[in-house]
Amino acid sequence: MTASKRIVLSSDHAAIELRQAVADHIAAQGWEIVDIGPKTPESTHYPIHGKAAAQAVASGDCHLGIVLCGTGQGIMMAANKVPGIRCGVCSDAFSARMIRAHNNANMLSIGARVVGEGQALDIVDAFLEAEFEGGRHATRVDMIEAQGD
Ligand SMILES: O=C[C@H](O)[C@H](O)[C@H](O)COP(=O)(O)O
Repeated sequence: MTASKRIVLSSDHAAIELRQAVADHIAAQGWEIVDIGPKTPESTHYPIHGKAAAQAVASGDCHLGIVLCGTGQGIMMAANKVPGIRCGVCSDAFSARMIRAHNNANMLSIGARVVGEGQALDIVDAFLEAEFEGGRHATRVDMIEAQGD
């Protein structure tokens, strides 16, 4: 298994079931899943889980990350505080494809209280199948990174 097929997953309590569905779906595609929990549905705090998943990507341990919470917004905000992380919330497949193709996103966030399972899996597929286009988009992503954290 190459490093490029390794993906970290995390969520808060609001997205435990959808996170499992995502894990099953992408494991079947050959991805190595690093699921860092939480495993039980007790109320927890999304900043903890967003930061932990983002650190797994930023460190190079995982090539990509997918995080989930109720709206996808809070855990995305936490992930984006980690230097080197570009995480976007998506509720549609077009946006999920574009955050990789144009923004070179290395993390995807999904709201389990926003989209159903079928839509979420379409979003995940679009994100994973897309490739960064580089060129003018690389110039712009470099500008984001140059802004610092
Ligand atoms: O952005 C935050 C997420 O949507 C959380 O999943 C949400 O705020 C959790 O709410 P509650 O504690 O009411 O389940």
